[in-house]
Amino acid sequence: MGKTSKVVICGMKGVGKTAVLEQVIYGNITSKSELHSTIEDIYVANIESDKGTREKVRFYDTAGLEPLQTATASGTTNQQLPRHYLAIADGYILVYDTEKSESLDMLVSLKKDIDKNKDKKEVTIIVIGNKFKETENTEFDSTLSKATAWCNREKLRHFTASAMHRITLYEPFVHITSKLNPPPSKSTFTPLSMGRKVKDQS
Ligand SMILES: Nc1nc2c(ncn2[C@@H]2O[C@H](COP(=O)(O)OP(=O)(O)OP(=O)(O)O)[C@@H](O)[C@H]2O)c(=O)[nH]1
Repeated sequence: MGKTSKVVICGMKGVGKTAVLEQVIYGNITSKSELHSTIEDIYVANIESDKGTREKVRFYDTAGLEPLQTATASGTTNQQLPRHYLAIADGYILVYDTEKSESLDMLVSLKKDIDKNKDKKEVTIIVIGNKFKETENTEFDSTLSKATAWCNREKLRHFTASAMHRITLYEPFVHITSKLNPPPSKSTFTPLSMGRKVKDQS
């Protein structure tokens, strides 16, 4: 049996994490879909990598994080990714809403938390800007350009997508699947050839 990669999908509350996952896996999300806040859900999908191999990925849809001010005011505590995800994740999909700059700020601290806790483990992180509205909007533009600049600095792949358009989600999901399942590297081992012992003639 092949390996199953574990990918944690996280970000601020209500940015569309569940919609993104449901859409890419089942294609059943429309603008009329009413989704409830997630506590935790697990999805298992077979995704074709860019090398054409089918790879099994287990996605952990996490409870949305609350911005610090809201969390303090409401007395809730989920401002941090629960610790057990840090131990199991091979990869992360960080989602923000391109209309909400605070959802991007939350990813900045989330990424620091992941880096601090990943120990020596290699993890693949990608960022998806979920474009809630189709309309042009200056706040959206500035959040998006802040996000791409941050991703460049952090060497993270950034994707702009929409949970309402399944086709826009394929690229990020194929990308992370391919990164987590690189083709086996060619061996540098040179087979021993049968050699003849050359007698020293001198
Ligand atoms: N119009 C529009 N609505 C969206 C989009 N993405 C999500 N929604 C809606 O926004 C609401 C919240 O989406 P969810 O996918 O539940 O968000 P979430 O990040 O999983 O939320 P939590 O589990 O509370 O953290 C749902 O009613 C979705 O249908 C989008 O791209 N466009």
